Amino acid sequence: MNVRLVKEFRFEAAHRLPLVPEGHKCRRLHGHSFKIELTVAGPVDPKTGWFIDYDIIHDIWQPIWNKLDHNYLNEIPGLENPTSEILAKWIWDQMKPTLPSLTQVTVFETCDARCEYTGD
Ligand SMILES: Nc1nc2c(c(=O)[nH]1)N=C([C@H](O)[C@H](O)COP(=O)(O)OP(=O)(O)OP(=O)(O)O)CN2
Ligand SMILES: [Zn+2]
Repeated sequence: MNVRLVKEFRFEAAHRLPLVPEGHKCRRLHGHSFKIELTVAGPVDPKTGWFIDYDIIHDIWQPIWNKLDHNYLNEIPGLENPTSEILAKWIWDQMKPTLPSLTQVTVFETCDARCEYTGD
């Protein structure tokens, strides 16, 4: 039996998009309540009844949250142009080595706009 597990996290951060045209609203400094969904996939262990403990995802996410929460994303190396797309790949690159079962990173910048990244 194979499953996908999805764990949600939230953080608050400021950013601006320096590469959009002059006059674009996203060029100005502004903030979001970001929501992140981390998806892992794999087989259920019949002994435990789960694939992996959600806490494992939490523990691997925690140091990344420390870098992002209540920070100015543009000042973080690799996030100088912090679009949802670049942030999703940045999170993937930070987590994949220690969480090989990661299959998708979803970044919600607002409640109705999200970027889904699957490593391609
Ligand atoms: N493909 C992308 N488009 C946009 C990104 C992005 O990262 N990738 N980012 C932004 C801005 O950061 C903006 O703050 C959020 O965009 P938007 O969905 O326009 O937010 P609003 O809540 O202001 O949108 P309305 O639905 O018009 O109220 C823009 N685009
Ligand atoms: Zn924004």
